[in-house]
Amino acid sequence: MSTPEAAQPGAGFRGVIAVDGPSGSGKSSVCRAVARHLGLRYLDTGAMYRAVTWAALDRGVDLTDRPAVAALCRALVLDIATDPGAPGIAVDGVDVTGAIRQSRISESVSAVATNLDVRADLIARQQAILAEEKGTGVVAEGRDITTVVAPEAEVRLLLTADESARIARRARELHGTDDAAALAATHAQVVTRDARDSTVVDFLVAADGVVEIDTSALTFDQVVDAVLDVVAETRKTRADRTAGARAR
Ligand SMILES: Nc1ncnc2c1ncn2[C@@H]1O[C@H](COP(=O)(O)OP(=O)(O)OP(=O)(O)O)[C@@H](O)[C@H]1O
Ligand SMILES: Nc1ccn([C@H]2C[C@H](O)[C@@H](COP(=O)(O)O)O2)c(=O)n1
Repeated sequence: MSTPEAAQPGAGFRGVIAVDGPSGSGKSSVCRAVARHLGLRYLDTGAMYRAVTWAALDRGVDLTDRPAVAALCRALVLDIATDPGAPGIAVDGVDVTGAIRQSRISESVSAVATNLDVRADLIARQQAILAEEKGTGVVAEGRDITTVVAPEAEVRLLLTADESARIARRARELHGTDDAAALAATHAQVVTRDARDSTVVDFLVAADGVVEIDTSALTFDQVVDAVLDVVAETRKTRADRTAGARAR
């Protein structure tokens, strides 16, 4: 898509676009693209849970020791970049952007994401980042953005996709193929992680006022366009409301 920013549906949006959804639904890739198209910032909240997991493993903190992991989390300096063209994260000055994508982190991160004291700390940090970035406009994605982190966001979306579509996408990403062996190797990573994560947050059912986009049968570009259309529609509804209020 090479439409100039000003001509995009949704161009000129300011505020928060909140996006949730299960693993492999396309949140990260779609949100980065939407942010780039609209000239907005991008917040990957999953990267923050991954960074805390990296730090706990690096320092030998037992992930089942919830108070210890929460204490570690509270003490960490997390620097997360919100440029959609160059997302990155550092823990106490160490760049962990690549390290947090390792499978050892993906396999362990749910133990950290289901620690409610860690969640309280990271949610507060995420809300502070959104408060700073919303003047420019920001797309934030995760599991609890529409419901907990930014329930007042101007645009709230749930990206979903059939389990089989999500597993196939992840298999192609990790193994370059979605043959039977790759699907089998990927299954647990998607399904087990979602099952664990959904014990503390609901990212499978759209909350009131949240627009659901089922991406199962859509190409990547179609999903990006669908999100941009929702943003444009929201802007139009708000503008109409403001005009109506002025006329009264
Ligand atoms: N509509 C689509 N059709 C096909 N592939 C897609 C689509 N959307 C995203 N993808 C691809 O699927 C893979 C998973 O997407 P992505 O990482 O954005 O998902 P996610 O929801 O952020 O997952 P997680 O929460 O586990 O990080 C990526 O390789 C991405 O390029
Ligand atoms: N707002 C969020 C964001 C992420 N998580 C959990 C879910 C995952 O297990 C983990 C990493 O997320 P990913 O990078 O795969 O999107 O963090 C969460 O609970 N809440």
